Amino acid sequence: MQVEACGLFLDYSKNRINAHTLSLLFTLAREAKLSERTTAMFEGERINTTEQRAVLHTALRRPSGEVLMVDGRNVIDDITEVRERCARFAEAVRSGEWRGHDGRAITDVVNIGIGGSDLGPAMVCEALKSFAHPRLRLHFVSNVDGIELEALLRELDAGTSLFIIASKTFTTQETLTNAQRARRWLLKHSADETAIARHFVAVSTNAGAVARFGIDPANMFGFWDWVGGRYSLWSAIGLSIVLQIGATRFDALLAGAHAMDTHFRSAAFEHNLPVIMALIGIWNVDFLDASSQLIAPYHQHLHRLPAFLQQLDMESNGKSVRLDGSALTCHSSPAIWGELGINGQHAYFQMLHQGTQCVPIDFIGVMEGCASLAHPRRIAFANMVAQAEALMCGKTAAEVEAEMRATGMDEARIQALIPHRVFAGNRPSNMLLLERLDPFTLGALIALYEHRTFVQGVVWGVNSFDQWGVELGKQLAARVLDDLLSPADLHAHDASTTALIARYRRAAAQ
Ligand SMILES: O=P(O)(O)OC[C@H]1O[C@H](O)[C@H](O)[C@@H](O)[C@@H]1O
Repeated sequence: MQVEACGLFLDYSKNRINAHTLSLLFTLAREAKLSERTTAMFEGERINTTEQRAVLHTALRRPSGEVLMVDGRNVIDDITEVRERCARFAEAVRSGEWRGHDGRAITDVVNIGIGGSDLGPAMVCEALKSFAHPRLRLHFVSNVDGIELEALLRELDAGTSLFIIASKTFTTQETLTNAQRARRWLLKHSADETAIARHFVAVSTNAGAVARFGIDPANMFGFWDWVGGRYSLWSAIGLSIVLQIGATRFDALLAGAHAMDTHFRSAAFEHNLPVIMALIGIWNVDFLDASSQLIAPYHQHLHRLPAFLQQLDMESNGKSVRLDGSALTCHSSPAIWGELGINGQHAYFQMLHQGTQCVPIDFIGVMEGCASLAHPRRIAFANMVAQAEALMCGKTAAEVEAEMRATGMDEARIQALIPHRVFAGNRPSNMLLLERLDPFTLGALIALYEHRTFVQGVVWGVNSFDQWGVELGKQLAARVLDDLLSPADLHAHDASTTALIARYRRAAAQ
């Protein structure tokens, strides 16, 4: 139960499966027409049926020169053109040729975005920190409450700061509010409006809204409606990544993802990394009743990976109706959670070892650096492997009893403690090892999880590419905001909400 591809090695032997379980799961994938659905996605069919869109993040990592026709256009040419513009712009900033309004080179890049326009680039920039340009510091601002942005602006020099306003729709309240605030700050610290062109660029599919905001179309990098927000780091949304690691390394990130795409499309299910991980996930959720899935990376630079995977998986497959609108009769996306495994061990791993619920775990480690005896990464690696071993093997009452007896403990205390110190074991986990944390391998890792999510969506029969579930809260937020600002009730709300609005108004009036 091991499989290897694109610099990634997976040991899935610690799951509660055997060869028979696996063969039934592969049959399930065949019955769900996984191969046909995969071809439909890669070839640009409008598989996002509720939004009538193709789903082509995989096209973003195909080599230039290939042909993929969508609506009569070769989208690979469009992709290559934007990718080259991003590369030229990033090179100008990195070399110091692109200068701020007072003639100095850029030192700080601030990506203002949220959701897919934040999590992917932020996670990748963090993961590839070792490859960062020595002069450029990357910052990511998403929260609309102003605290994050104000604190950052106090540190920044307006003459050497570059803002990337990243928003697919360019209508997102949080992003536009922060962008306006940053714009006012820049104008306060510069001579006139012409400074905007030196310090603001936009990444969006909405050219009209970008122009209305006051960003020169020459400073806008576009993408297309067939790139979902949570799948967009490969597009111009990855501009902050190109700035940090340079275009050549960004190309390596794309190449790693493309290698995983090729593996996913060509390997038999029995040797297919995303297919195996997806089917084991379905086994855990729908047959072992696991309602969550822990992501436990053991490399410091992967600490944003769980947050990225939360959006990828939960926004994609957190659905309760199938493509045809009928109700799902099994569970779909589990809750994805986690942070650095080494920190989790000293916090919530207690529950994983002895709690009442089954929580499957993806342990993610990096081999490079572990080989040296003196290196502290060996300690992290040992802990990761040991946790997986402990979770699977557990510890019996007899072992616990013998251990306590050897310390000379009295019999009554031994008997009282046994049930508290027993580990049931049989707790499932995957062990995913990266040869090294470089752009290529990271690209493959992200694409692996994207396809894992896709396969699960196909088996559940849901549309993994819409996100209607985020709309209602946005609509109501606009109404609540109106009501907070007005002295009278403009809209009807339930009693609880009305009381909260009244409480806010009283506080604001003091
Ligand atoms: O890129 P934007 O249009 O600003 O959208 C940012 C994010 O907000 C939305 O609410 C969606 O749920 C996300 O999928 C999206 O990534």
